[in-house]
Amino acid sequence: IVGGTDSSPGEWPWQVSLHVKLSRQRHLCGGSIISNQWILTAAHCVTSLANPNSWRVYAGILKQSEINEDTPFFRVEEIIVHPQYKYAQAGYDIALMKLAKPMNFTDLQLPICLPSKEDTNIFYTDCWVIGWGYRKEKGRVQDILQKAPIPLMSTEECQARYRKRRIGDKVICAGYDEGGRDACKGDSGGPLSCRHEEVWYLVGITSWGEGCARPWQPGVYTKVAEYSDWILGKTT
Ligand SMILES: Cc1c(O)cccc1C(=O)Nc1cccc2ccc(C(=N)N)cc12
Repeated sequence: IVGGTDSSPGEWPWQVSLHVKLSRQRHLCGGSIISNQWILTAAHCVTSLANPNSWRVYAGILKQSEINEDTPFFRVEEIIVHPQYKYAQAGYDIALMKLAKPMNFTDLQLPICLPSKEDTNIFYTDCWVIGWGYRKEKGRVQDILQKAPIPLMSTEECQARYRKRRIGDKVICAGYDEGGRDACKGDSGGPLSCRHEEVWYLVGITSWGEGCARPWQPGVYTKVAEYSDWILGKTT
């Protein structure tokens, strides 16, 4: 996250850190708890490593430094990538991870609500992007979970800023024309969370952007409301 601040313990209980363990272990992406056995993340996070056994899901943590060989994690039983995914800029950047065992919910690990597909006309005004990703383009993974408030943008405004690309209606853009606050590498797969009438909704999944926090280059997020049928079809 560029231009963010430290989160507090339990502030974003649906945020998880997705680690890959090969010879070494490291944080690769964020994800969101949507039920006691399912995590929603970005397809571009998991296509590099489709083997479920290489993944470790850490929930209820604030700092990456809390993670050591004794820290409990969830194993992944199944990874489902959207069948139309090719690469992030082309959309369909969404994937599900089924945990090998259902988690117990606590104050530090709770699910976020999915928007219903009729929600596509709610204009959310209190949205935040979170993650342990880079604070600048040539950066590195951060220790303390960062948060930044980010205003949503209409598809027309977003298309006007990304003239060389096709901005479809299954993505949502968010950012500041002056730049300075945005998600970045390492935040991918994490939630764009919006609070509406006291309830938090998973409005977007951090997907891509030209650089990070550049003026006139907003962040592009998978629009979760457009995938509610797919998600429900795969998880129920
Ligand atoms: C290609 C690249 C890097 O190598 C390092 C840092 C950023 C980039 C980059 O151009 N964009 C990105 C690469 C990977 C994930 C990203 C996630 C969000 C955003 C965003 N701005 N909302 C940009 C990303």
